[in-house]
Amino acid sequence: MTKSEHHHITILGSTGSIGCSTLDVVAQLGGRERFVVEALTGNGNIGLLCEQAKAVGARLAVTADEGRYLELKSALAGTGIAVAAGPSGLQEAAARAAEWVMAAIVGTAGLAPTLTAARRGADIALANKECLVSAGALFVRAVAEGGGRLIPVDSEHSAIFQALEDDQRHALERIILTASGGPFRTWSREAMAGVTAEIARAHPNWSMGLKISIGSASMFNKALEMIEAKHLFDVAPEQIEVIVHPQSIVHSMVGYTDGSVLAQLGAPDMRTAIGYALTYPARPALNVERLDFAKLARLDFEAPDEVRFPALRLARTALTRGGLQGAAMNAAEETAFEAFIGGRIGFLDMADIAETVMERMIDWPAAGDMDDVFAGDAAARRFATEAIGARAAA
Ligand SMILES: NC(=O)C1=CN([C@@H]2O[C@H](COP(=O)(O)OP(=O)(O)OC[C@H]3O[C@@H](n4cnc5c(N)ncnc54)[C@H](OP(=O)(O)O)[C@@H]3O)[C@@H](O)[C@H]2O)C=CC1
Ligand SMILES: CC(=O)[C@@H](O)[C@H](O)COP(=O)(O)O
Ligand SMILES: [Mn+2]
Repeated sequence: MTKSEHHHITILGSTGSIGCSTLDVVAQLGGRERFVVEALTGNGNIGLLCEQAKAVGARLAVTADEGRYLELKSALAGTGIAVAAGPSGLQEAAARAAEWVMAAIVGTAGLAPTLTAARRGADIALANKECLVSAGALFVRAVAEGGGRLIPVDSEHSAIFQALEDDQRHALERIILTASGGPFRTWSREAMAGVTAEIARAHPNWSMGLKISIGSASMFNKALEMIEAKHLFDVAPEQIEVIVHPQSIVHSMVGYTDGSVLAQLGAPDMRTAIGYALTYPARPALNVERLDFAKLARLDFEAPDEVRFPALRLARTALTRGGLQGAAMNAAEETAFEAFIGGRIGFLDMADIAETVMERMIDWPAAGDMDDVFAGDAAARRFATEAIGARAAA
C-alpha cells in the first residue's frame, strides 16, 4: 500500500475500545488522505458513532440497535452518510466493498457480520476472539475460502503472529500466552467471592471494554485466548501454555524446537497490534509509548493457579474434548457475565455456570456448519439461564 493509494476499510464495533484505537491508528497513518471508511458500526453510543462517521467521512453508519435507527438517521441528516440499523444493518456494513475489516464487536454478536465480511474475501483483523472460540475451524475455513487473510489483533495472538515466521512453522514447539493475572492475581477465592463488577473491571495494565476487563479478572479472557490460539495457529492443546506476567509487557512468546523462545514486547497499548494488522506485512510508524527498560527494571513470571482461576481448567477441558465445548463455554460465560454485572450471581458463579453448561453439552458433536454453531450457542445460553435461575432461587 503506497501513501497515495486509497485503502477501503470497515470497522465493526467502532465505538468501543478497539474501535476507537483503530480510528486513532487510521488518523495517525493518514486519515482521509489514505483511507476510505466504507462503514462504521456501534450499538448504544449513537453520539460517538455520529461524531466518528462525520470525522472520517464514513459512507455508512450502523447501529446494531434497531430501536435507535431514527435517532441515528436524524443525527446524520444532511451529511450524505447512509444509515442502517439492526442485524440487517450490520450485514450491510459487512457486505460493503472494504478490503480490510476490523472485527471489534464484543461477544458472539460479532460472529454473523464478521463471517459475511470473511466470505466475500475481506482481510479480517480479528479482535473478536469469540468468532474463533465459537466457530473454530469453520470460521478459519470461511476466511480461507473467501480468499482474505486472517490477521490477529488480540495482543497475545498478534505477538505470536509477529514472532512466528511462516518458514519456521515446522520448528514450532509451543505457544506461551502471557496473562496479567488481572486485579485478583494474588487474591484468595474467599476474597473474590464478594467482589462487584466495579471492582472486577479495574484492570491493572490495560484500558478495555467491560466484558474483556471482567474476563481478565476471572481469567476467562485467557481461557478464550487458549482456544483462539489453537484455531489461529493450528496447534495441539498440549502445545499451548499460559504464564502469568503481571506487567503485560511481554505480549506472548513462541518456543521453537531448538530451545529458542521469541517474544514480542511493547507498552500495553492496542494501537501497536492494530497498526500491524492494518499495514501487514509492513510495520507502520506509530506514536505510541516506547519501552524504557531501565525504568521497567524487571519483568516477572509466575505459574497460573487453575484452582483460584478455574476458567483455565475449563479451557483445557474444552480443547481436549472438542465438539461444541468452545461454543458452550463462550456462550455460557457471556450469559453468566450479564448476570454478574446485573448483580444476579457472584463473581465465582461465572465459572460454575460455564462448567455446568459444558457438562450438559458434553455429547454435542462438533459443528458441521454455521447453523450448528448458532444452535449450540443458543442452547448454551438457555442452559446457562436455567443454571443462573436455579442459583438465584437457592
Ligand atoms: N479492548 C481491548 O483492548 C481488547 C479487546 N479485544 C476483543 O475485541 C472485542 C471488542 O472489545 P472492546 O473494544 O473492549 O469492547 P467494547 O465494549 O469497548 O466495544 C464493543 C463494541 O461492540 C458494540 N456492540 C456492543 N453490543 C453489540 C451488539 N449486540 N451488536 C453489535 N455491536 C455491539 C459496541 O457498541 P456501543 O459502544 O455503541 O454500545 C462497541 O462498538 C471483544 O471481542 C474483545 O474480547 C481483544 C483484545 C484487546
Ligand atoms: C489487550 C489484550 O489483548 C487483552 O486480552 C489483555 O491482554 C488482557 O489481559 P489479561 O487477560 O492477560 O489480563
Ligand atoms: Mn488478549
